[in-house]
Amino acid sequence: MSSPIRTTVLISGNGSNLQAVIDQIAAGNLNANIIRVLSNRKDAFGLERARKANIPTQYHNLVKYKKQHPATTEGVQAAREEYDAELARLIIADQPELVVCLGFMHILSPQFLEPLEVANVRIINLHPALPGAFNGVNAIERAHAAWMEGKIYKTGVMIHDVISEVDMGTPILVREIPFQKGQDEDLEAFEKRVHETEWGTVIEGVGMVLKELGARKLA
Ligand SMILES: Nc1nc2c(c(=O)[nH]1)N[C@@H](CN(C=O)c1ccc(C(=O)N[C@@H](CCC(=O)O)C(=O)O)cc1)CN2
Ligand SMILES: NCC(=O)N[C@@H]1O[C@H](COP(=O)([O-])[O-])[C@@H](O)[C@H]1O
Repeated sequence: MSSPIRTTVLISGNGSNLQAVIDQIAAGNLNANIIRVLSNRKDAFGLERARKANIPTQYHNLVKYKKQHPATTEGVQAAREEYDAELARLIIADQPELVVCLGFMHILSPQFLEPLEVANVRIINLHPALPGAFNGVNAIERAHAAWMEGKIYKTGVMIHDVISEVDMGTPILVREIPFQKGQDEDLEAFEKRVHETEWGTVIEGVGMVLKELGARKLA
């Protein structure tokens, strides 16, 4: 087995998927070393989870960059590009082999993606929908609403490669979630089912990528 894969995790919220990965690393089931957890939200509980696990954390927020530019379309674009370029520098400085987005609620621009590609850093993401369905935010709520309207009978979660087009990168692992036929399932109960499916999918999907990167190191 190769040395543990240096991994940076990007979050914005609770960090339950981060916790699932931390726990599996501690149990010796994932060959990774989380070198940093970075959040774009200061109050993300996932930062507390990382601190408890003695993992270095960082807070990197877009507001500081927006304040340095006019509140115009061009100004916001410039702020996002500067933010993303600095995010790339911060991450590359740690020399990761893998970046995992686990609820990171920020669309990454080429100013981030290109430097990481040059540095040969793989980027993957967890998304709570099936490939091509409900891209973007609030996917769980949107899927539940579509089911209530009789438009869909299943949804799912996936781990996918990150490309510029949001949630359209190559799927690595997809887990379908059927809706209970003829049974009303409120959003809260459905969300619980989705999150429970996510935890297992993250562990298996990240494990697949870690094995791939490990094999490449040994080749
Ligand atoms: N270029 C890419 N960036 C990101 C991807 C991706 O596949 N390509 N995956 C996401 C995670 N994500 C869905 O899985 C996602 C996160 C956030 C958004 C979004 O619209 N963000 C808004 C802000 C929303 C908010 O603050 O609540 C924004 O960035 O303006 C869409 C999809 C990680 N990034
Ligand atoms: N588009 C990205 C997206 O919606 N990601 C979602 O954010 C949540 C993070 O939960 P967590 O902070 O408890 O891991 C998860 O449900 C994940 O699928």
